[in-house]
Amino acid sequence: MGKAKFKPVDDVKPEEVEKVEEVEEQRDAGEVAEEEEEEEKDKSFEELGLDPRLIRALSKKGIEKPTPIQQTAIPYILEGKDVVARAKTGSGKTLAYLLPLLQKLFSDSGRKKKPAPCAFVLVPSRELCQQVYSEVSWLIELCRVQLKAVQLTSSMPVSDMRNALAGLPEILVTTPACIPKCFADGVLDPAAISESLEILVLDEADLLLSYGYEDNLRSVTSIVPRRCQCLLMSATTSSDVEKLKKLILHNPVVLTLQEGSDKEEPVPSNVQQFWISCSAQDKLLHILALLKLEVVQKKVLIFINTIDMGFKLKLFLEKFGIKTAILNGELPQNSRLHILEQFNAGLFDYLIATDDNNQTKEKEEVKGDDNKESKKNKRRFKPKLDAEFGVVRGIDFKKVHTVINYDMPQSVTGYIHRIGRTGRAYSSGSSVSLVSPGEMEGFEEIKSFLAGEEDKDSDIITPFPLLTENAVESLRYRAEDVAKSVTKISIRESRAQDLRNEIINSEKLKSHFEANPRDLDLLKHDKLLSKTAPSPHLRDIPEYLVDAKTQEASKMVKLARAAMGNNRRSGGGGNSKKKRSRKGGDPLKTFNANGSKRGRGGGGVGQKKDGKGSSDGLANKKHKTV
Ligand SMILES: Nc1ncnc2c1ncn2[C@@H]1O[C@H](COP(=O)(O)OP(=O)(O)OP(=O)(O)O)[C@@H](O)[C@H]1O
Repeated sequence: MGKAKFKPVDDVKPEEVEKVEEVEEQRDAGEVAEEEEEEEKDKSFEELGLDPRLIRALSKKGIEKPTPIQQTAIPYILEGKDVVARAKTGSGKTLAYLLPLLQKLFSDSGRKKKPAPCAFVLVPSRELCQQVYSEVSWLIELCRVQLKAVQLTSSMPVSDMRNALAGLPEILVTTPACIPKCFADGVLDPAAISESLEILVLDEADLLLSYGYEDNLRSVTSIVPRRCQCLLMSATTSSDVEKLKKLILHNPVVLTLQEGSDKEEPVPSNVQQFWISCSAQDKLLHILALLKLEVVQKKVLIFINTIDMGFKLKLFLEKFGIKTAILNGELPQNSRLHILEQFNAGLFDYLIATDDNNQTKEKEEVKGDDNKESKKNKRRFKPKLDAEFGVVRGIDFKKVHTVINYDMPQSVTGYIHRIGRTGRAYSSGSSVSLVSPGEMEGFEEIKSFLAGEEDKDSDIITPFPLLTENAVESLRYRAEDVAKSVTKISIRESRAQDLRNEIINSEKLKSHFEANPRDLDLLKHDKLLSKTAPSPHLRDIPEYLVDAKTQEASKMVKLARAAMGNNRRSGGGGNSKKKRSRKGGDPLKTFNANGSKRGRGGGGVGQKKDGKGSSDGLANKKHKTV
């Protein structure tokens, strides 16, 4: 996790500031060895004052040591302070608030039940609702305490909502839109909430307002009692977070990540960021080269900006024998959750996901298309997107090694949230962005944001070193030929077919899977869309087509994967140094096509600044310290 340090900005205790400054001075004077400093800084869950039941539960899940945000936030939350915590994606913010929240409720358990839940966790999407609900549920179960958590989403029938709330749960996980709906349906009573509410958490706060929840949040805040402790968790800062802070919190402690220096880095340092410059038409060719020549580590999450593009990519890759699954906002919720579960369980390696904020663009594209056949299809098939859908936002994808931006995201925040799907907690990862000339301006904006004011020229996103131009060109003929066969009509038809299948599956199988949860494994989501199997000459790329350097890169990636498989330990916890040193096995960090050692901060002599793959650049690839 790097040398993260949290510095409370407001409402700081003087002695703590001193402690921070003391370490800083010693570091400047070179008096503190890095290892020692780490020992001194790190606190255990016991030292944070966490209940032994919670510590045992965490240990059963392989979580032994708090992350920096947990170390800093937990004591403040236990003290009853309002907290604004900003920490990178994947830094463990969920447990940072859930652990103290549960501990506070432990002391109340056994007392008379309140008329409404006393803890609300508000998240921007249904997927996150499910994720936070699962997290809190396993904690409650393993702690064996008499607490009940429920999740509510706007799509639930009123009767289900009533049933869920009938057991007088202490914890409610929901989206801001759902609460006014509950008021309107008479499922929740505002007066009862004012009487009961003790803790309100706004998770992924930077996204709540961008999701259009402002009015919903206002109607919630109007009934939040003054005594209620409010927590605001976020991965980035924005005017939205400030707005929410003012709207809901009282004199909060503001915790902001500082890593190594005063510079704030929103992307975890254990994620290596790369880019490839190519024309929009050549993106299919480049992604084919990345996946087919196996120069990126699996599992891979590929982001595209429209659902149609997702299907185009799926159909294209399928012809080369590369199976992918698709996740988007028009799929039924059951299917989406199931796809996420299967991907996390490792049932398939490639997932193509749409961003949630591209619905408008998608609609515009549908409007602008005057093809007769498409019009016919459109009549039959009206995409209905779920407003509470959120793939990128806060979802804890497990063991994603590579994030590929096939299309560049529309904003810096979008980029940060996408990239944050890898390098979660103590694992490492990498990202590859395919940047066309039309996307260059946005890309430059992202780069300069990540580099920060003082460090404008530093290359945080470096050219991808493991793909030579020759290797890419060797696939051009096949790629262009296959790309032509993926027509607009075939895309529309596949999309409609996939949706129909998922709806049927979702409805038909819902009750079956409730009764037979094990059968879920049988339903694979990365199945083929086209009726014909990929032809052998496309499925297996002959060796003579791939140059020696790319072959070596591919071999290294495979070796690293094998090594990681062998070293895999049980559980996700612990930040032992051994575990961190696994990053050294990632060829994107250590690969050297010429066999010589790479110097630190070499900054790519022979490596084209424009991101175009160059074999010469391999030996001089800038080494990012992790
Ligand atoms: N102390 C810990 N040790 C090891 N793993 C942890 C620890 N705390 C949390 N994790 C794991 O780290 C992963 C990321 O955690 P979490 O989803 O809370 O991150 P986050 O900061 O909320 O990220 P995002 O901003 O992207 O939502 C999860 O799989 C979680 O189980």
